[in-house]
Amino acid sequence: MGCSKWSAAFNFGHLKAQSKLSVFFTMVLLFTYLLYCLNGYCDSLPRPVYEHQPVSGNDGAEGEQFLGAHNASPVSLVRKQLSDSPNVHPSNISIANNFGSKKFPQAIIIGVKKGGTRALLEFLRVHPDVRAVGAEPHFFDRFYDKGLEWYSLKHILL
Ligand SMILES: Nc1ncnc2c1ncn2[C@@H]1O[C@H](COP(=O)(O)OS(=O)(=O)O)[C@@H](OP(=O)(O)O)[C@H]1O
Repeated sequence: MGCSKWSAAFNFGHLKAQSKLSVFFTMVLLFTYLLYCLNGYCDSLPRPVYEHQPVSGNDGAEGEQFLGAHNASPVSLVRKQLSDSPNVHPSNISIANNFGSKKFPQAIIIGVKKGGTRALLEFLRVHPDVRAVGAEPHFFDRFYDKGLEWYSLKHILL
C-alpha cells in the first residue's frame, strides 16, 4: 500500500517535471522566434532586383512580353509618357536604398473593384522572384489627377 502510494507520487512528479520541461522548451522557442522577428528576419528578405534583360529582338519590351500584350501595353504606355514628361526621366528614377535600387515594375495589375486583384497580387507575391507594392496605389481610379510624376516617384518604383 505504502509502496504504491510512493510509486504514484513518483509518477506524478515525473509527469510534472515533463510538462515543466515542455513548457520551458516552448518558451525558449517562442523567445527565440520573438528575437528573430525583432531583428527583422521575419520580413521577406530583400531579393536582388534583376537588371533589365532585353529579349533578343524585342527592344527592351519585357513588360509587354510578361503581360502577353502587344505594342500598347500599360507598361509601355507609362514608360512612354514618363519619357515624354520634362520632369521625369526613367533613367533618373533608379533610387538607391539599403535594399538595392528601385526599378520600374514589369507588370501592372488592373482590375475592377472586387475583381480579385488583391488575391492575384498575393498569389504572385509568393514567387521568390516577384516584388510587389504593399498597398494598391489606386492611381488610375483615384489619383490620376496627381500625374505620372507622383505615381512614379511615390508608388510604381519597386
Ligand atoms: N478566386 C476567387 N474566387 C472568388 N472570389 C474571389 C477569389 N479571389 C478573391 N475573391 C474575392 O474577391 C473580393 C476581393 O476583390 P478585390 O481584391 O478586387 O477587392 S478590392 O476591390 O480591391 O477591395 C473578395 O470578395 P469579398 O469577400 O466579397 O469582399 C474575395 O473574397
